[in-house]
Amino acid sequence: MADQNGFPALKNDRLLRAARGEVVDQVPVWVMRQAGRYLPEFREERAKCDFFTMCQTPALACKITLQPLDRFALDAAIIFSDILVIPQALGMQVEMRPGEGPVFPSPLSVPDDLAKLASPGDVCSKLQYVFDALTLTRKELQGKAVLIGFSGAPWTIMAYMIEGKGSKTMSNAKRWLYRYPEASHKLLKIITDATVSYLVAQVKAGAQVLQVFESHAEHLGPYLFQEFALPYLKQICDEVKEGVIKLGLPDIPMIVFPKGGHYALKDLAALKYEVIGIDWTVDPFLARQLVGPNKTLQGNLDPCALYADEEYIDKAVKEMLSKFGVDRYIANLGHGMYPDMEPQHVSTFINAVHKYSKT
Ligand SMILES: Cc1c2[nH]c(c1CCC(=O)O)Cc1[nH]c(c(CCC(=O)O)c1C)Cc1[nH]c(c(CCC(=O)O)c1C)Cc1[nH]c(c(C)c1CCC(=O)O)C2
Repeated sequence: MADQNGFPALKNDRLLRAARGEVVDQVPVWVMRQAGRYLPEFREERAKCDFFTMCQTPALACKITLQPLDRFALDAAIIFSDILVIPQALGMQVEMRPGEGPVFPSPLSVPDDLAKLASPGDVCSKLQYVFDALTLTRKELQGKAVLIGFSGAPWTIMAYMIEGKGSKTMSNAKRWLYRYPEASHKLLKIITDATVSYLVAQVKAGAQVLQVFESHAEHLGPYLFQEFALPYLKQICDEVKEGVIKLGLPDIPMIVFPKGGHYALKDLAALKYEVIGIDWTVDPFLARQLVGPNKTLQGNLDPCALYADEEYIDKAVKEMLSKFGVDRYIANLGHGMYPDMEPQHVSTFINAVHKYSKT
């Protein structure tokens, strides 16, 4: 049986239900970086191929997206790609160096560099491979789990475009905020406009949920966040929802994940994102108090808890569920997994969520 868009009918809508605040039979669970180097079957593919070539090859991106679903009872798949495909589509070169992570050989250095960027209106024509991967994966999933599309949030993407690689302090990117506030807003607007059309096109291609990663929220603090992050996160949510409706597609849940952004939870709760992801440094009771009863929370086991033995993981999940409760909750880690983690421990995590949350 196919749905009205020709995709296989959804047999597991737990995550959609939880996002909308509806009753679920079990708490839905997925894991950030669930497709990645901790899986030997991923490493086997990665050994043969450059990271971005993998992203750009829909059949391969689909295969990798589905690898963790073959092993674990996950309630969602997240499309195999990267947040840095947006800077690439804006004309910047990005390399993924093993052991080092992403590197931009020529990062933005001064406001005049903005003139070198492509128009945000052109990004979707360069990202057809992501849309093709989503459409193929949605079909191959056979409705077993929902398919999550994603993007980086504008500040997080801006930080990479200026730093050119990971940074402990983000001082180059923050220098722009203090020294070139106008150019910073110009850049954030370019990224926002590109991201809005990119996310709408992801929904058109088959994404059933969208997550926006504000992975570098911790560097901003409440004042910079108010000025340089919140307005753009709002614009993305408002305009993506509007764009999806304009295309005659059903409204889909959106998740915002402000890593290190505990100070922003109350402000984020005023936006239209249905789900707010929290990292492991935030107490679930405090998060609930800050976001109120009408948002779904996602998170937040310390990823490093997966280094513990299985008995500990089982207990930690039980405790986590007792704090979040089973309503308006999606279980996850508080950030992505690391390459040296054991697949068996991911299985323990996922099974414990389902075991302790059966209603
Ligand atoms: C900041 C960020 C990036 N990319 C992403 C974020 C936001 C999430 C977060 O905060 O971690 C998002 C991302 N990156 C990747 C996914 C795929 C889906 C999934 O989560 O399973 C997703 C959702 C694959 C990936 N992205 C990357 C890998 C490993 C690359 C490799 O194989 O060499 C994978 C599987 C590389 C990457 N990509 C990025 C970094 C900093 C790195 C290096 C760090 C690392 O190696 O884990 C940028």
